[in-house]
Amino acid sequence: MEASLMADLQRFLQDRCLSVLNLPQKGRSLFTTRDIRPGEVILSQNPYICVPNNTSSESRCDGCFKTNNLKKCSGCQVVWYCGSSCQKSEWKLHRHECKALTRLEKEKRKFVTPTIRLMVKLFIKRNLQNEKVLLITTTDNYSLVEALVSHMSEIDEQQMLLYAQMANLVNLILQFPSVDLREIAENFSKFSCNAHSICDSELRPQGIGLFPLVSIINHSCSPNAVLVFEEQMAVVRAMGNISKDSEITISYIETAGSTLTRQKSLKEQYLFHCQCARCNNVGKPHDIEESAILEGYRCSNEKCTGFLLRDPEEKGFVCQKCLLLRSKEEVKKLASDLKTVSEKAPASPSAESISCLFCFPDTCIYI
Ligand SMILES: C[S@@+](CC[C@H](N)C(=O)[O-])C[C@H]1O[C@@H](n2cnc3c(N)ncnc32)[C@H](O)[C@@H]1O
Repeated sequence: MEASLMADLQRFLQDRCLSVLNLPQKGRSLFTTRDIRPGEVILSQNPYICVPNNTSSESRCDGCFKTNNLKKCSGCQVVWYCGSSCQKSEWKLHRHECKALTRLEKEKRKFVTPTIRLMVKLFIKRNLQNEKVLLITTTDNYSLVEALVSHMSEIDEQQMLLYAQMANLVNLILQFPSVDLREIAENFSKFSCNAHSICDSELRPQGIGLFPLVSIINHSCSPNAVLVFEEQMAVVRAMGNISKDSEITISYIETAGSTLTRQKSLKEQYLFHCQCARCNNVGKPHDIEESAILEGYRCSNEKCTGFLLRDPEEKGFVCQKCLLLRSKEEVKKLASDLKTVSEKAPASPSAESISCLFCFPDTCIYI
């Protein structure tokens, strides 16, 4: 990051009584330099870029993510707007994206997923800021994206192949001679551990966005802060009293899972082994009891009153009383039957509304 931008960022954070430290185990970490009271806003940020979660069955306005009175962009036929106000506010960026999408064969446009669009918009915004068409500010600049962790060296071959294919599509859409395939692939890897699902007040995902300042905040399974969204703005609020010089943490995943389930999700998605206070209790009576409440499937032996927990060797789920193993397939079937029942219940929240940001269907067995 440029020295002057870095100095601006330090000042910006200092004004909000925050500072960034580099911890050996965690990398950049956000600390508070004051006492914070429950509910206080610690940090807020508008997205550097964001896109709605459009699917074949539901579309949202590109400006405000609303679903009413939508009209398709007559140019690209991909993006929707609820009216001229949203269309105008997005036009500086969309006119370039529109041109690029229009060039793309109609058949290939169905592969333009929200993640692909997020990447296309990222490079268009970077170029427009470089060309001074869009303003660069302390908290809204590509240098902050460059500083995000990517874990490129730890990604397996299969994942890398997927990123390479996605990078090829982005390259085909953009046709920017200055953009290199490796940088696009690395940015996909950054999205994977830094992008956020933008949710409404009932935690229903509406879109995805990149909030590079909020992305400095590390994870804890017993966090002291929570990330919520006010429309598209990310707002980090204190969940309790936070004392001066503490690290600010949020949870990246659904915290209502057993320690093994949480650790598996964090390792797969964010490539780290969580050593928070809650995870350090793994295997202790309190942890086993808590995990049982959260994920306690019944033992298949009807006479046994034990509960099942994930077997650390991944074979399935083991009864904590009689040690009987129930296979993964059997537990998955149970979970899916439960899901069907809960989805049929009209007033219950949908599974999607309570799932983690980047839900892994085979690990998220909480319904
Ligand atoms: C959104 S970034 C958080 C900021 C990051 N520390 C940095 O240097 O930019 C997520 C990454 O931070 C690291 N991280 C977050 N929480 C952690 C934790 N509790 N323990 C170890 N590493 C953590 C992991 O590498 C993870 O993939």
